[in-house]
Amino acid sequence: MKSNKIAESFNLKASECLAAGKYTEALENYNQSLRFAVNKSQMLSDAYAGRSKIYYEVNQLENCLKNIKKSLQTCINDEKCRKIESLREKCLDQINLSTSEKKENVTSEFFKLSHPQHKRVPFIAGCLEVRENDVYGRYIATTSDLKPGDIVVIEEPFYKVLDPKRRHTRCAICLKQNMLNLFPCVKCSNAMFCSRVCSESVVHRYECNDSKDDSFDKLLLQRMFYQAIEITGSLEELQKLMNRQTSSKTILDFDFSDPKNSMNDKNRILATTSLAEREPWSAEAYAKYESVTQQLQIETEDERKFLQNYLVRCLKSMTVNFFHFFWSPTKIEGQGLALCSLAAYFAHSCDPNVEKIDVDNKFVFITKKPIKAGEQLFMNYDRFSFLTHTLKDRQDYFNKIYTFQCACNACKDDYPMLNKLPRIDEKFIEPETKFESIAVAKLQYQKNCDYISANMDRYPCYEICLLMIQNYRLLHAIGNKLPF
Ligand SMILES: C[S@@+](CC[C@H](N)C(=O)[O-])C[C@H]1O[C@@H](n2cnc3c(N)ncnc32)[C@H](O)[C@@H]1O
Repeated sequence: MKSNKIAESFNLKASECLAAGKYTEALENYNQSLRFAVNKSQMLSDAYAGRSKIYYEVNQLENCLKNIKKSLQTCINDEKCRKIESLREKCLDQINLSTSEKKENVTSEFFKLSHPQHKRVPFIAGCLEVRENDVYGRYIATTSDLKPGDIVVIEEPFYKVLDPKRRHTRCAICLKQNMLNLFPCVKCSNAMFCSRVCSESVVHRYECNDSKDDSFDKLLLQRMFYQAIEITGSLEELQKLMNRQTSSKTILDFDFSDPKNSMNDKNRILATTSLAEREPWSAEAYAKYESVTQQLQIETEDERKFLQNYLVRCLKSMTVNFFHFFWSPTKIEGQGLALCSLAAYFAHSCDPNVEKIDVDNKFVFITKKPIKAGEQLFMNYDRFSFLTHTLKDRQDYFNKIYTFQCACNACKDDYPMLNKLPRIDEKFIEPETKFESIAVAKLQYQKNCDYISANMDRYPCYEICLLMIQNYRLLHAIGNKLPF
């Protein structure tokens, strides 16, 4: 529910943070304030004014002007209006003076596919294939040799929702960070948007409410359903689309090479509905579908049945295929929940050869070790690796949650945890943990990859595992750097 009282308390915190030079915290609090401020109120104007001050401090002058404009739209206090206008003057003066070069866009320069893209699915390397066997079901393999540090998949999950606790930090629709530009939904306090397109999405019209008790996974189920309705146009059209699919197809069976093809989104729906399914973990989970679809008018018994089957299918698929977003390497809890069409085919290993790094609203899959042509690619599910969990804990977990007996090398040979691993290199120097710039961090990352390649015949060993841990942190730092 919108509340200027709540907005004001965030505004006060934000001003303190701004005064102390804590810009990220100030920004989070101004965004919280925007989220709760009553539409067209002075409070809304104050929050935009606060954000414009941060922009001014970090020399993002165009964004400063955008926030000033928003602030003036609802400002009714003369004194405050004068202050904002004076900031605008200062900002315009700076723009006239400024000749600073544009900064390198570190993230998009660095996170690019390392191999020619797939002919039909441009966000993955062309050397990847989905294969199938009795042990893993469908899985991902490579037809070319890969080296540590190769980027093989950059997938924006098709369905994704934000942890309700992070609503002031990212766009509710696309999950892009864009924190300095977020603006609130005018009706509810549950969503902020990064662009007009996202704010006008049909999905949000169904989701727009001030409900506080929705669980994270229910939100994803709801998104899976309403996004499919938005794409097809109606329940009837969704039903027709589902009836059109004759056999189960993976994403690689469709052609996404033309980004303007109007079938792309419909094909993504079809590709995600053919993912593996499992019973949800609790019987109560089924009760969720009843409230998920309550916004929709059901006309016939046939529609009701279709709806029920469709949601049960979504729930079963979500149960086994969902991923969390982790924008920080140290956070224990996921900050977003998502379903992918391709990445869902990665099998688990407690000693994986691929790392998942979350960069803005995409999952980037990067090889950690050399992988030979013909070999399978493995990621790590739910952060259960041999470095952090005992063999028994891992086996119990995967038996219970995914019903498979993990047979990776670390499980077969019971690899020791990090500090008990053999050491191979007396001259090894523990890697630095602080970096003065992204450029230096990138150099360290490359050095680590070279060391891993050169010493892989001695794996598993302490040195390589330590460098892999450092690489994970470095990739996060490079990928998720805040603008200041
Ligand atoms: C996210 S899905 C992966 C794709 C799935 N194999 C398919 O055919 O669609 C997870 C499921 O894959 C299988 N799987 C993943 N890793 C495995 C492993 N290490 N050993 C055995 N089965 C595994 C299990 O059936 C698990 O529930």
